[in-house]
Parts: sequence; structure tokens; C-alpha cells
Amino acid sequence: MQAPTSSGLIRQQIQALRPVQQAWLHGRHTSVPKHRGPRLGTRPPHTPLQAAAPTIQKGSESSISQDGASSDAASTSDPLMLDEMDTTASTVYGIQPEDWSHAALSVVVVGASGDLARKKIYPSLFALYYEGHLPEHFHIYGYARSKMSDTEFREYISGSLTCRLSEKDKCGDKMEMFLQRCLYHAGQYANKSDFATLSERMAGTEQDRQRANRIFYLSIPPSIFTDVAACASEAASSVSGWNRVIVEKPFGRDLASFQELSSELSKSLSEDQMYRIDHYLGKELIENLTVLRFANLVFEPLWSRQYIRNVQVIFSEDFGTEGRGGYFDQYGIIRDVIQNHLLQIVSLFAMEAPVSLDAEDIRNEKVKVLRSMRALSMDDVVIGQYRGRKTKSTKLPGYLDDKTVPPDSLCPTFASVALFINNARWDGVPFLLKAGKALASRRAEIRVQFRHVPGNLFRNRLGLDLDRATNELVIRIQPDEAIYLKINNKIPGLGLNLDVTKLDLTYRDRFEGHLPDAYERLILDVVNGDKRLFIRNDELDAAWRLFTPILKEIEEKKVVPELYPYGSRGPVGSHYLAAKHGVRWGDNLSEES
Ligand SMILES: NC(=O)C1=CN([C@@H]2O[C@H](COP(=O)(O)OP(=O)(O)OC[C@H]3O[C@@H](n4cnc5c(N)ncnc54)[C@H](OP(=O)(O)O)[C@@H]3O)[C@@H](O)[C@H]2O)C=CC1
Ligand SMILES: O=C1O[C@H](COP(=O)(O)O)[C@@H](O)[C@H](O)[C@H]1O
Repeated sequence: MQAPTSSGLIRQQIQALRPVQQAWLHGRHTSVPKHRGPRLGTRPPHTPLQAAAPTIQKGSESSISQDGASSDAASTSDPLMLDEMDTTASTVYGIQPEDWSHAALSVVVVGASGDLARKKIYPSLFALYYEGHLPEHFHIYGYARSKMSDTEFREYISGSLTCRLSEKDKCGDKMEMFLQRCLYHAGQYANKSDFATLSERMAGTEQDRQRANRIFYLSIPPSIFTDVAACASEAASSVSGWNRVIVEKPFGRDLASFQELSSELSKSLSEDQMYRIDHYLGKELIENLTVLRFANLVFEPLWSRQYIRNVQVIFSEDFGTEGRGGYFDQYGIIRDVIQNHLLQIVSLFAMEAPVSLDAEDIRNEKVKVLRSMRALSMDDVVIGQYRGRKTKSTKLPGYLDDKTVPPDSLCPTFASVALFINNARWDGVPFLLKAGKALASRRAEIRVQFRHVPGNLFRNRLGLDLDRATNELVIRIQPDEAIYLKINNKIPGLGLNLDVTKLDLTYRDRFEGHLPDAYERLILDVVNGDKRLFIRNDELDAAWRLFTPILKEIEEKKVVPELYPYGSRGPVGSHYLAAKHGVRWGDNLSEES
């Protein structure tokens, strides 16, 4: 037999590789990481709620059907491109579908009469039900102190449900079917026997299933988290399936209160069962951050101090604390938004590539970023508070005009913070975070400003404002989700004139269909046991260690916030803070930014 030539060998090797490449290209690869977690088993006495099952399922329509609806996905949902993509995500994240044919799911909304439940939880559960993402044997139990019958509860919920896409099929019928699965149980938050009767009622709707899986959503003030966790664990936990508990923020007010809360909760719940929610992690563009970085060759090599001048994470709302002043005044904007939502974004943005997409691997990398942050001092922070303003047509109230706020409150409704990550990748790069209420616009975005082009051939054509001519990547989280890259481009035509323009991926132009609400995504993740987008205890520990000293200093020294008018761009001090680090806020560069 003739010896193969070296080029022939290479050809053979390339041919052998082709099926593998094809499989990757067409998403047929199967070597996906397995979700880790304890196995199902019966709950031994004196242990926390039963451990979470190692099963994750996302949009596996073949095993999920709804009352009166076909289990065939094609007949239950419109062929929306975004929904289809969501379904395939289960393969990417290495998810083993749970067999729901013999299992029931009960979701207990504790604090069922509250604002969050009504605004977010019921609409999200309905959307998941509508789209066919919930198991066939599924019920919602509202639990709170308020007295309500099942019928009154259904009326209460129905006021908050909408058919997001009016042309969708049979929304009214589906809503009715959904409401029939909603039941209400009145009880006290620290009363085990009330939880025991709730459990008996749940057993009634779960009865013919081999496994009863239960989710407890703690949509209540944090002061009663531990009572509820203890009662649910001891008196209402399922012994034939898993029990998972969603804990809402705030997770404490500072390091000490967080540690106390955490230690109290751990007496009733294992880490595995706890799903600490930060709804910003459920937003489409935040989930996409890891994809953008690690699935594109063009970004990751630039993702460091070598090319990035600064990173800005900006949150602004064009309304004040109206209605939530009582809560807000206890916390302030740093605890309400920066210490959690914005810091979580920074940790995802700045982390090293995780070993896999497994939740623990991702969170291991995030926590390293948080623990590498330089300690904050008052020089790194500017705080503000909005004041009232009269316009031609109306009078916009100041923070202190809110009747639920103490008249002399120094609570910051605005803050900007300069963070530094002391590691090899980010040394010296300012991460500027800004959050405020009652500002000029509602937006949340990440802005990545790149360095100047060294020895730029076109510097004479760029005008005096060289900063304006540096590349900027903008990830607009909301509203109008988009990713765009500002580049310098020749203005078409004769001559050589440059201008800044955008490579623009605006979602509404590029993708069909609707984007799921963050709560929808996160509740579904809990059903599926997927913890990637939930916060681990050590992340919170690191976050509180970072912010507690300055929060204390602000309160103890009674630092007076700089006033800014309702509807403005915030206090001037915020610009000085940025300027000190050689930065201009990207959202202020121009209206078209
Ligand atoms: N609302 C929102 O937009 C957001 C809320 N969150 C968090 O979600 C959780 C729930 O928020 P939200 O729905 O606004 O809260 P609410 O103040 O509306 O409280 C929820 C329910 O808890 C019960 N409750 C209220 N105060 C007390 C109290 N002092 N002692 C015992 N029970 C009480 C009430 O039910 P009843 O009297 O019937 O028992 C109430 O309906 C909180 O932890 C909050 O921080 C997080 C992000 C956004
Ligand atoms: O957690 C919170 O978030 C909201 C903003 O959430 P969004 O999804 O509407 O952007 C904020 O208004 C609230 O103060 C805070 O507690």
C-alpha cells in the first residue's frame, strides 16, 4: 500500500473533523456539562427542606402540556423566533429534563396580597403557563394574612394579568384555566399550624402524583423571611419531591444584618434550596453578556485594561419613589440598586471565562471579581437627592414631599461610585456605576469606552474631541434592548471626512417576538433547578463587605446629599467624580448617544 503524503494525511484529518464541526454548527453536540446537586430522597428528620433535585428543564414541550391544551408545542405557541431560541438554551446549559408526568408542582406565593406578587409574580406565572412552560399538574397557592376566598383571590390576580400579544389565541380561555389553578390560604407568617393546613390543602391537589415538588416564593418584607422559612420547612415541606425557596432582596442592610439573616435562614434551608433573586440577572441583555463575550472571538481579546479605558453601568428612572418611600428611606439607592443589580452586572462583565456554564462555575468566577475590588472610600462616591420642580404644566414632587418619608431625610436617591478591580485583567480601569431616581430618562445600560487608537493616522480628521472618536460598545439593557458599537467611519462621498456611526443590533429590528420578563425567566429557572442566574451567599458576603464601610460612613457622618431637580441628569458632583478618573459619562455625550 502506498504511503500517504503529508497533504493527504492533513486532508484525511480535516475530513474526520467535519462531522464534529457540523454537529457544533447545527447544535447537535451532546457533551454538555451536567448539573450538580444532591439526589432526590426522602427528608430525614431535623434537616432543612428536602434537597433540590438535580433536574433542569427548559421549554421541553414534549413532556409538558396544559389542561385542555395539546402537548404539541406547535399547536400551543406561535412560532416566535425568540421563544424558539429560549427552548434551545436548555441544550446549551447542559440540562437534564425532569419527567413531570408523575410529578406535581405547587407554587406558594407568600405575601400573596402584596405589590410584587401582583405586579410581577402572577403575570409571570401566567405567561409561563400560557407559553406551555409549566407542568400539567400545577397549582398556585397564595398565602398571606389578609382574609380572601379563592374567588376573591382570583379576582385580585385577574386584575394584573394581561394577554401581552393581543392577537394570541384564546387568551381569555387560558386565563380562566390559569385562574382555576389559583387557590388562597390565609395564615400568619410565624404560625406552623397555619402552614400545616396549607400543606394539607396542597396535598389535596398533588394527591395522585408520585412526586410533589414545591416552590415557596417569599414575596414579603425581609423582617419575616426567617419565620416563614422555618414554618415552611417544618410544616409545609414536601417529603416526596423537592422544595425550593425564592428569597427576594434586600438580603440585609449591611454585612452584619446580612450574615445574621443568612445564618438564620440556613437553619431551615440548605444552600441548594435557596434561590436568591436579583431580577436584573433575568434581563435578556444581561443573560446575553456571557454569550457576547465568550461566543465571539472579536470581543474577548479586547476585554481588558489593555484596550478598555473605562466601563460605565448606568441605571436611571424618570420617576421618583412614589408609593415606596417608606421602604426606600430605610435603604437608599446604594442598597436598592447599586450593591445588588449594578454590582452583579459588573461581576458578570468582568469575570474570567468559567470552566463551564454550570451555575457553580459561573458563580465561582463572579465572586472572584467581587473579592478583588479595591476597598471604597468616600472619595469614590457621590450621593444626591431629588428636589421638586415646577414645569409649565405640572409640579414634580421632591423626595421629601413624599408623606411616607421623614421630613429631614438624608436618604440618597442618586449615587455614583467609582470601583476598581485589583486583578491582572482590570488593574487601573475605572468601573463607574451610576443609579438614580427621578432623572431625565428611564434607562439601564453598560457602556464600554475603548482607548484611543495609538498613532491614529486620521487624527487630523477627527476634530478636537478625540474622546468622542474612541470606540464605545453600548449594551442597552432597557428600554429598547440593543447592542451597538460606535465606530469611526468615512462619510460616504468625495473627500475624506470621518464621523462616528453605529454598528447597531437593536433587538426589535432584528428579532421577532416578545422578550420574556425577567421574572418569567427566573421563575422558570427555579422550576428547572437552574441556579446560574441566582446569587450565592459568598457573592453577597463580598458585596456587603465592599459597601458596608461607606454606607456606615454616610449614615454616621450624616453626609448631606447634593440636591438635583426632578427630571434632570443628576448632581453635578457625579461629573466631577467621573472627570477625576478621566471619564465622561457616555449617556451625557449627546442626545443620540
Ligand atoms: N414591590 C417591588 O417592586 C419589589 C419588591 N421587592 C421585594 O419583594 C418583597 C415583597 O415586596 P412587596 O410586595 O412590595 O411588599 P409589600 O409591602 O407589598 O408586602 C407583601 C405582603 O406582606 C405582608 N406584609 C407587609 N408588611 C408586613 C409586615 N410588617 N409584617 C408582616 N407582613 C407584612 C402583606 O400581606 P398581609 O398583610 O396580607 O399579610 C403584604 O401584602 C420585599 O422583600 C421587597 O423588598 C424587590 C424588588 C421590587
Ligand atoms: O429592585 C428594584 O428594581 C426596580 C427597577 O427594576 P426595573 O426592572 O423596572 O428596571 C427599582 O425601581 C426598585 O427601586 C428596586 O427596588
